[in-house]
Amino acid sequence: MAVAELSTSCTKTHSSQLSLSSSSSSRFSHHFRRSFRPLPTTRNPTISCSVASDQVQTPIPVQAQDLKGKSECYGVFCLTYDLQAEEETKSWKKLINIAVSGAAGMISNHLLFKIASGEVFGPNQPVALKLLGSERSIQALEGVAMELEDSLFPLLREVSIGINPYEVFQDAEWALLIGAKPRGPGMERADLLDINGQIFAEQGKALNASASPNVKVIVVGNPCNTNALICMKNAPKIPAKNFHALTRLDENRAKCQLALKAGVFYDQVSNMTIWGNHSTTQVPDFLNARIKGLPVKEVIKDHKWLEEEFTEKVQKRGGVLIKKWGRSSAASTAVSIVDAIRSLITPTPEGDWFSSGVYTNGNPYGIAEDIVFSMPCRSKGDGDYVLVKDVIFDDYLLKRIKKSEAELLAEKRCVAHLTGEGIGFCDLPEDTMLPGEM
Ligand SMILES: NC(=O)C1=CN([C@@H]2O[C@H](COP(=O)(O)OP(=O)(O)OC[C@H]3O[C@@H](n4cnc5c(N)ncnc54)[C@H](OP(=O)(O)O)[C@@H]3O)[C@@H](O)[C@H]2O)C=CC1
Ligand SMILES: O=C([O-])CC(=O)C(=O)O
Repeated sequence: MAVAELSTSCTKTHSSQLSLSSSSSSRFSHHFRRSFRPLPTTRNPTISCSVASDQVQTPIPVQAQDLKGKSECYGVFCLTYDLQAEEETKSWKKLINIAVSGAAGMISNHLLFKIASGEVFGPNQPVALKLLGSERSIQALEGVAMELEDSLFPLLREVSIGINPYEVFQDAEWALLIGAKPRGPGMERADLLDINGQIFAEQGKALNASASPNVKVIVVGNPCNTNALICMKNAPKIPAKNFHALTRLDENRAKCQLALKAGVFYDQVSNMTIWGNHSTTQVPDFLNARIKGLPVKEVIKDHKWLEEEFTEKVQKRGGVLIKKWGRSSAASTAVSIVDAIRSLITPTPEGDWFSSGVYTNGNPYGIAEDIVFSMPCRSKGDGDYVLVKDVIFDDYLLKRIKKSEAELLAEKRCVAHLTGEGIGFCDLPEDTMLPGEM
């Protein structure tokens, strides 16, 4: 249903007089109304509308200067109105709140439109997008919100934008943390860990204070494993299991390379684990992966290629792409975020698994505890996961896993000041790269 098709009558009230609660999801489930967030200041009157006449009231759009520390509904998403009769009969689920940081960045520019279209959470799942930007990006964020308005997505029921994570993360059930400072020329990995770590410490605190207690958090901004650890440590109320570092792009890249070498379409490659850090120490596991249900080593006999070329290709794929494109992977990263979410909300196919950077406590592989490490996971589709037990190791795999583990342990020591575990001390084994760096 296009918003413009509605005939609407509106009344203006001041936000202090509104009886609507800030929990839009409960409102939504009761009334099947287009929901809205009341403007939290009395500067602008809030407009509430219901379908009654042929008048349409123009909502007051949020202006950049209004957004100091506030998260506010944007433009048409400030309207509320009754759904048309045929919409009310739809079996839509309860609205879910999805917070996205770095929302004006390149990855988000692909991701937000996929979420709003229903491609991620399904055709019966209305969504509210809560977009986090900064003073630097607020104009661009308004541009993003305008494009979302103009897309007329029926499932997109709310959009709010803001620069204060405590406001933006309010009641979030998913937090997709994409915003981070890119590593510039001459910048040490240690500096990046500190600068971005501070962003994720702050966002962890904000999630702890404001988000839904069972919020699922996917950290994309690099260095994503250690950022996820920092975020988790600053959010003690949220279960540690709910934090993920995105390694799904690496899994997808590895599947593509194996398919290419074996001469099969990539849907024939399964059981692909990425172990470890989203860096050039990551380990794409060709020992446990399968092609057409067979062990990779039975299909690809060139084991030297697997150990040397394949592994390095996956580890450095992002960097090769940057050289071609002049910027890092954005569309394929957005696709992999969609894959990562869908893997948690749909049951994993029998016998298969997916990779995610998750908290190591209690892992069955002997990997050091208290880090975020990419490992093989399965889900029942309830947002949760279990680690896969039946994987095998050989000396090659173990040696590589140890290297990535050592790197993550060193990164953890480096950010001790951000996890509440003392003074940060950086003795990184070598200045390893993000996949996008060469
Ligand atoms: N895990 C993975 O597989 C992958 C991870 N990445 C990582 O995702 C992140 C985002 O990538 P992408 O969307 O392409 O990047 P962009 O540069 O397009 O956007 C990044 C956003 O980060 C925010 N940001 C936060 N702090 C700073 C800062 N100090 N300086 C500059 N920008 C800052 C900016 O938004 P604002 O001003 O609103 O805060 C900016 O819009 C990067 O860290 C990248 O390395 C990329 C590809 C794959
Ligand atoms: O280094 C980057 O920003 C890009 C990245 O993570 C990747 O391509 O895997």
